[in-house]
Amino acid sequence: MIEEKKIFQLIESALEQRKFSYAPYSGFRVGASLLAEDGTIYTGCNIENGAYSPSNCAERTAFFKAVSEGVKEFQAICIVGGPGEENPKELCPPCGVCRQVMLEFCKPDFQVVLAANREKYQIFTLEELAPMGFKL
Ligand SMILES: O=c1ccn([C@H]2C[C@H](O)[C@@H](CO)O2)c(=O)[nH]1
Ligand SMILES: [Zn+2]
Repeated sequence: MIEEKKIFQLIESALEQRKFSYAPYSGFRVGASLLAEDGTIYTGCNIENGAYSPSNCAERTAFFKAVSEGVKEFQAICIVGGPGEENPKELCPPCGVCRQVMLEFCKPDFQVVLAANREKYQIFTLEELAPMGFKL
């Protein structure tokens, strides 16, 4: 389990990162902060595209930034997402594609922090969010 201080740090950086979200089509803005095994935080936002299918989720942006820098061991990810500019009011669970990317790089006890703000958050393991996941 990660300590509460670290959880708050992840929530703050995901909320900051969400400000960079490029979501002119859905208006649904997502930020993610990914905690690597060595303590480094990799952030990501969703990046949409006018042709729709090239769009990328916040979680995958964070994973791909880390992996492209040689980092492949992770402890936790925090996800914040919701419509509009203001801070989200509800929790935003990751889509199936992002869960599959987590399965590729993370162990079953990887922590997924779904947060609206510092007061409202819930922690799941990857195993809870992606039971019986496909792996080669
Ligand atoms: O796990 C998810 C699910 C959706 N989105 C983004 C993609 C799209 O830009 C917007 C609406 O689906 O939310 C994420 O960033 N992460
Ligand atoms: Zn996704």
